[in-house]
Amino acid sequence: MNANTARQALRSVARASGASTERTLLARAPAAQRAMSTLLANRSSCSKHAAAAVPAASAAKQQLRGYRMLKFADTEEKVYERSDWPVERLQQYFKDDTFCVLGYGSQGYAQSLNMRDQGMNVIVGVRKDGASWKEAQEDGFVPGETLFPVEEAIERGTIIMNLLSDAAQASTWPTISKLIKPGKTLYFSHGFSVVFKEDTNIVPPKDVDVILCAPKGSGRTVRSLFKEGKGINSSVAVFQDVTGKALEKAVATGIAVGSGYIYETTFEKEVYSDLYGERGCLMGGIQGMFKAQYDVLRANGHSPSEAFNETCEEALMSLFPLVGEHGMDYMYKACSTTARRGALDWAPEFEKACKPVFERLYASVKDGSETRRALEFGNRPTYRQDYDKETDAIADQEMWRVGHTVRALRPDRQSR
Ligand SMILES: NC(=O)C1=CN([C@@H]2O[C@H](COP(=O)(O)OP(=O)(O)OC[C@H]3O[C@@H](n4cnc5c(N)ncnc54)[C@H](OP(=O)(O)O)[C@@H]3O)[C@@H](O)[C@H]2O)C=CC1
Ligand SMILES: CC(=O)[C@](C)(O)C(=O)O
Ligand SMILES: [Mg+2]
Ligand SMILES: [Mg+2]
Repeated sequence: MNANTARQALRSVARASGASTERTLLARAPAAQRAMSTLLANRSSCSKHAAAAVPAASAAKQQLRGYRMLKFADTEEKVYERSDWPVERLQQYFKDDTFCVLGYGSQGYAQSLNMRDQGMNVIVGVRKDGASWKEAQEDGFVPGETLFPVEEAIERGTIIMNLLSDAAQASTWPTISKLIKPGKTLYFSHGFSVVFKEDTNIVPPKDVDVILCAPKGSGRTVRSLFKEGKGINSSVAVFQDVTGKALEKAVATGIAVGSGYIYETTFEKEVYSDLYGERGCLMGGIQGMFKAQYDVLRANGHSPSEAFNETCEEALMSLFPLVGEHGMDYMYKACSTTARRGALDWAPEFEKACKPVFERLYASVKDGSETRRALEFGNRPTYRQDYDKETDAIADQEMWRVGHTVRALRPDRQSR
């Protein structure tokens, strides 16, 4: 089957099954899974051709070592790439393993489906009365075959992927820890649970490998990038290596869950940077900055359309994608000389204003305050409703209500 035939097979399975979304389709149809495996196999062999320019001897050495040393600005770092792990190699490597994915939130959903599409043995473990049970079932996990209550799933799995919420990882640990028997591997996508052990009480059994692969993006994009034939960037780390194979297993699992390239870290560095980044530029910081800019425009008599376009829409649809594709300097050069002058002058002002906030934030991550807050909040019986209340309040802000209208006016979404 070549890549085109595979694509056609995917489409015809979609038509035949009447599936409304590819998510449902891929989950339900074994033929589609085979087609996806073929697509991926073809993609890997294409990237091998692309790598043919590398001298044969050094390519062979890289393949043997399984990583490449690359300069990131002036610092050399190891990178692991998907092209070293074609889907056949993954299938061979994990032929005797059963991935037990605990939790079916954003990451559980993405990682389990990406692995299943590549032919891995995947089962899901979630509580029976929760929303996740239903969602996993809708995606084709079958109770008693590939979907189990948490404890039973652990007993059946060899690689135990703890993708419950961080708070639930702590509250369920007393029950599940004794099920993590020798020979199994314990996997996380966050350093949180083991690094902040004073707060979580999670101390893994001494006789199992403990590894991490942390996708650097939302589970939604872990899934969508994989389906587009791209991959999320991820980090890997080893907390405990009893087999001598822990790092290799972490990398292979990282590729299996949908990573494109992987860098190395430690559990500690992962959790510090992750908690810091999401509270800063990735989520909290950008939300605060958008809001401040919008509010000042509105206070000075600008219309909602103007305030939203000059703050969010232009950033997200025009300028930030240029930064993402080609870097900050490119975005500057793509804007007027007038814009360049002002932005170059004001950037240091913003840096100066933000730096102390970032320093305070990093300290609050490192001393465990952020962890304790997440645990306290996440363990409330009403955590879902409580979060919804706060995110609904954001949706209710004028700025984001305006955003709703502006997005609907994008030409590809206009209704008439
Ligand atoms: N979200 C993301 O994109 C990223 C997350 N991570 C990490 O991945 C891990 C999983 O995060 P994420 O996918 O966001 O999941 P969530 O934090 O959204 O947690 C969802 C899962 O936890 C389960 N859960 C919650 N409370 C309990 C409980 N008391 N007992 C049993 N199960 C419970 C839910 O089941 P139910 O439906 O039954 O309530 C659900 O399956 C975390 O370590 C996170 O830090 C890493 C990178 C990115
Ligand atoms: C998506 C991600 O990587 C985050 C923001 O760190 C998270 O959801 O925890
Ligand atoms: Mg993150
Ligand atoms: Mg995070």
